[in-house]
Amino acid sequence: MTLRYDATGLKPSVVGDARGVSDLDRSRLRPRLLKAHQAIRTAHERGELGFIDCPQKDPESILSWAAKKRAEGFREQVVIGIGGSSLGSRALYEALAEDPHAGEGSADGLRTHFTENIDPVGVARLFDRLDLSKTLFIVVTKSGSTVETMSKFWLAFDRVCSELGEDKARAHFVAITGPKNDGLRALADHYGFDSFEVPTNVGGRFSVLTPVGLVPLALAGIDIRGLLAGAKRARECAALPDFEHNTLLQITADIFTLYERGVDQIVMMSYSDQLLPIADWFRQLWAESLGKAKDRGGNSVHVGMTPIKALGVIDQHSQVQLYMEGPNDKLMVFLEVASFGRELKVPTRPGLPASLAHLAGLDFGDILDAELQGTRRALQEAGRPTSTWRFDGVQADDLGSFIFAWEFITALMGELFDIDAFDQPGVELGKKLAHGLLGREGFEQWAKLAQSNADAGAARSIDDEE
Ligand SMILES: O=P(O)(O)OC[C@H]1O[C@H](O)[C@H](O)[C@@H](O)[C@@H]1O
Repeated sequence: MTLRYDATGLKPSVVGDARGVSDLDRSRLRPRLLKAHQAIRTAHERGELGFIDCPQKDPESILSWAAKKRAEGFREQVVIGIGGSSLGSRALYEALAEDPHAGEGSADGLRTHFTENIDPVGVARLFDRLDLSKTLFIVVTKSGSTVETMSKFWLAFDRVCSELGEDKARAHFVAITGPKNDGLRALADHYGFDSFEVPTNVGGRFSVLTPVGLVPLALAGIDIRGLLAGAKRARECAALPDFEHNTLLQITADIFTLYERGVDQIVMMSYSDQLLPIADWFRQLWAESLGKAKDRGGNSVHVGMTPIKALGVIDQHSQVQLYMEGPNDKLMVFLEVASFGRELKVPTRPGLPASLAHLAGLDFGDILDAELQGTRRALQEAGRPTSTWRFDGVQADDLGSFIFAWEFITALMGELFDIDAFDQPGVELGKKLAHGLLGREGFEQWAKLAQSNADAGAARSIDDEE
């Protein structure tokens, strides 16, 4: 089965195995998809699903604020966030920054670091090498209370205050958080940090096109106008009411049909280093939105498709054996780049043995492309479902389309599963327990958790977990 989607125009430019495509029988799900589409429209009209409005927002005030901030002499920024408050902006920075990990920042674009984990070694390494006088900290948390984010914010604030004094420190912090909370929002008000709002009706993992992503990206000098323009095009495509013209409805029909046939894993395999981190963003979107125990009626359903990240060509030499010959339970989603905009050739210098002589003069981009085509073809021959998202180049515009498209597909999938795609009850429980374990009530909670593990027949003991 071959499905080919064009991320630029979002047109179903189906190539390759047309037999495979018709085999999916898209029209079977047409009525359900149209119903899902209507349900999303109704929820949006009620003021929910604010992610649909994001591409329409005007980025100019963020751009002028960012230009002003850079002119104050900052050269680096550290984005402190996790999950939806980091994965999207990190992916877009990695894809679109000139050379994300090299060189010094400038007044045109700050060098950007993302800190998500709380491994003390990783955090200390990053914080210890910063020139605090030129560093801006962007603290991003919709809830305002995420342990990992807030503990690192406090570390940064303490260090900047100690080095520069509290008065100067305030200019080094920017808060991006919900409109009202007693965590980061309250602190931002208290200390007078510049701040931006995460709209209440936009879920964290759907928020990259709000200030959550736009502010750090604008500071990094990334083309956020292009990003939103691409997202807007995808939004127009998403709004088309008829199934035959709405690529996103068709894509969702294909994925859901495959799911019904036992394909419950989705491998996003990027044939571009620059695009690889977008698979991290996608994994959270897909996993947290669609992995649910209960449907809207409260029935136990345990639905979801496990998202997997893979990199071509590296995973050809690691995972593809399984994808080819293991259980036929994976949809391969290839990310293909038509032009890397950079020529790099295997030298024609004499000396290669005859068996490798054909490599001389080949362009690395062409080799990569041949490897993608070979792998895709081989998987298809083995009857494995594949689809391709083709980017002309790695540009803001196409990435904006890609992001909005997958957000919308996710919402449609939620409707087909008849679940709430915008909550994450399974994560909340762990968060609450972790909070409890870190607080004064910790030992009691710890004991209760251990008891319930034991009641559930879990073989692990407290000692094992320590
Ligand atoms: O933005 P925050 O409130 O800090 O939340 C950060 C992350 O926290 C949790 O893990 C949620 O499951 C995620 O959906 C969220 O993106």
